[in-house]
Amino acid sequence: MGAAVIDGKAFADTLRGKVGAAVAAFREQTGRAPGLAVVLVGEDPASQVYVRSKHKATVAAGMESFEHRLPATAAQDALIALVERLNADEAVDGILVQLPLPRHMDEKAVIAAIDPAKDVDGFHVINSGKLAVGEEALVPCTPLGCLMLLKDRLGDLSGLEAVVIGRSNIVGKPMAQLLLQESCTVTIAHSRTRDLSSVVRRGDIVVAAVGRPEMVKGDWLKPGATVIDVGINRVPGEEGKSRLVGDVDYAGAAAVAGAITPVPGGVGPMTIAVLLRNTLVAASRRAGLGAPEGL
Ligand SMILES: NC(=O)C1=CN([C@@H]2O[C@H](COP(=O)(O)OP(=O)(O)OC[C@H]3O[C@@H](n4cnc5c(N)ncnc54)[C@H](OP(=O)(O)O)[C@@H]3O)[C@@H](O)[C@H]2O)C=CC1
Ligand SMILES: Nc1nc(=O)c2c([nH]1)NC[C@@H]1CN(c3ccc(C(=O)N[C@@H](CCC(=O)O)C(=O)O)cc3)C=[N+]21
Repeated sequence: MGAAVIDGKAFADTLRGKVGAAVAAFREQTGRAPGLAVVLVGEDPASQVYVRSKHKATVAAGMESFEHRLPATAAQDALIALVERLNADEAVDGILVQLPLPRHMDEKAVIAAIDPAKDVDGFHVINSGKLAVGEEALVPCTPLGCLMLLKDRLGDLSGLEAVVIGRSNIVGKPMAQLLLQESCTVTIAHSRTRDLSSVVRRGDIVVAAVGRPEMVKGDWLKPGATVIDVGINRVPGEEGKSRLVGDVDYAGAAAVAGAITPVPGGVGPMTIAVLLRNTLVAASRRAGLGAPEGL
């Protein structure tokens, strides 16, 4: 009874502190601050909230933040032209185009336009390819943040059974690649998986990245499993307000799991901390300084 709560918020705060110290060293060495450009197309309220919190975190870490906004009606060519300007801008080390994009735009084409060396989301095929073959890459923030929490909790992951639910290019697939690199035995489940609860029960580690509120139930889990809940779902709460829940039924899972991330306060804050880390890594490589240590 009573899983340990994995405090992603606290881990993320510590990581942000380390990034801040490394940024100060970078500024000493290069005479400039690492720069992150965030591009927001349209006025989606949730996206606006994320972009604002990324901006605040970037400035707090001592980095330069460049925000670019385009109307929802902007042409895809205009967005790609902006990305190309940012590619050429020496003050910009990282480029993040907030997803989802308006329906008339092709996300693949936009991501392909980003210089892979500045692709701090790790979404460009050059970076996903490098991750798949084990070369030094910029790794997607959310799965890398999940891996950091898992290693902090469990130490060596070698030989553990890991079940990743979800196969998106931005969470599920890179998560599976990272766990494979740590020598887990990895299963990827998705909407066509038969008998999902039995598959999930194999997992010493379960990562849920589905986008379905509270879908994963406590009685699906192997007792003692470590559960990472990536889901961010806004559902109706009390008094007409909304509340955030994950893809895991937290109360049910906490009774069976060994450890579990809460929502909010779990994976979400890690995503932003790793974005800052990736921006510093990109800046250090571009400045010819090599990878910063301990991050
Ligand atoms: N905390 C954070 O920082 C972040 C959180 N998120 C959250 O993580 C969740 C997943 O995001 P993302 O990967 O982008 O989502 P996608 O919608 O791109 O992918 C969802 C995946 O879940 C699978 N799936 C859907 N329904 C089921 C089901 N009933 N049973 C099993 N598998 C199912 C889909 O399968 P199929 O491929 O067969 O369709 C798909 O692979 C969302 O809640 C999102 O908000 C995302 C990014 C960052
Ligand atoms: N190019 C791109 N890169 C992204 O990384 C990206 C994106 N597009 N589009 C949207 C998703 C989602 N995402 C989150 C970031 C932080 C929290 C986060 O900090 N969540 C807080 C709660 C925030 C709240 O209260 O709303 C928490 O879980 O504690 C959540 C989700 C990044 N994404």
